[in-house]
Amino acid sequence: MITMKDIIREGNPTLREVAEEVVLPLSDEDIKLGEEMMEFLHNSQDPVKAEELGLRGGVGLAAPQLDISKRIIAVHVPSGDLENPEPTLSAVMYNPKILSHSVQDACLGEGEGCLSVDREVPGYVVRHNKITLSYVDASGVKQKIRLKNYEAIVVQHEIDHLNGVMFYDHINQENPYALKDGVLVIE
Ligand SMILES: Cc1nc(NNC(=O)[C@H](CC2CCCC2)CN(O)CO)c(F)c(N2CCN3CCOC[C@@H]3C2)n1
Ligand code: NI
Repeated sequence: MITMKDIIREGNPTLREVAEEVVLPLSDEDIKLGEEMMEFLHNSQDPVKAEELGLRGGVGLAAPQLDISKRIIAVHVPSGDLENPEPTLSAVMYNPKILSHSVQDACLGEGEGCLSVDREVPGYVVRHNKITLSYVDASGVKQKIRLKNYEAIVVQHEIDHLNGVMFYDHINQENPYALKDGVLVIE
């Protein structure tokens, strides 16, 4: 089971590598890894388990954060309203690829954090508001989906990890809260 000790922190060169595409058909090893990544996200969002296991909350995780330089990400984004426990997006994605994106940009009003970064880095992380994404799912089926707002932000943060990019690389050094006209701030 994945816990915080398995997550590498900034300074580890793997976080700055471009990860390798996963070989298809998916190996049992890569399928198992995806399941473990998703299990980590579930545990991290369960107050009892997170406390027990000392997990930081997470809505996404990328294989390079486990020192595995493969193009695998897991995302588990809860809907937010407690009545509807259905997550808005829950998937393990192999070889995810952004096919196209909106001109419209967006950022999280709260900024971003990262399980591989043990410090606060304030500032807006400006990303695409909408993306069209292809990936291979855990059954080996090629998927093509469109995401927007919060879900799109999470997936872009994870795909960045596959390309050796950290969220703070996007923050304006002069003025971390500088915003061009028209950037959607997602609260
Ligand atoms: C936004 C948020 N980021 C949390 N952490 N950071 C992460 O997930 C990093 C990835 C996210 C950082 C910004 C975009 C992607 C992990 N990353 O480094 C992987 O590359 C959260 F934990 C969190 N939530 C809201 C939902 N809540 C449901 C109940 O359980 C607690 C959970 C907390 N929202
Ligand atoms: Ni991260």
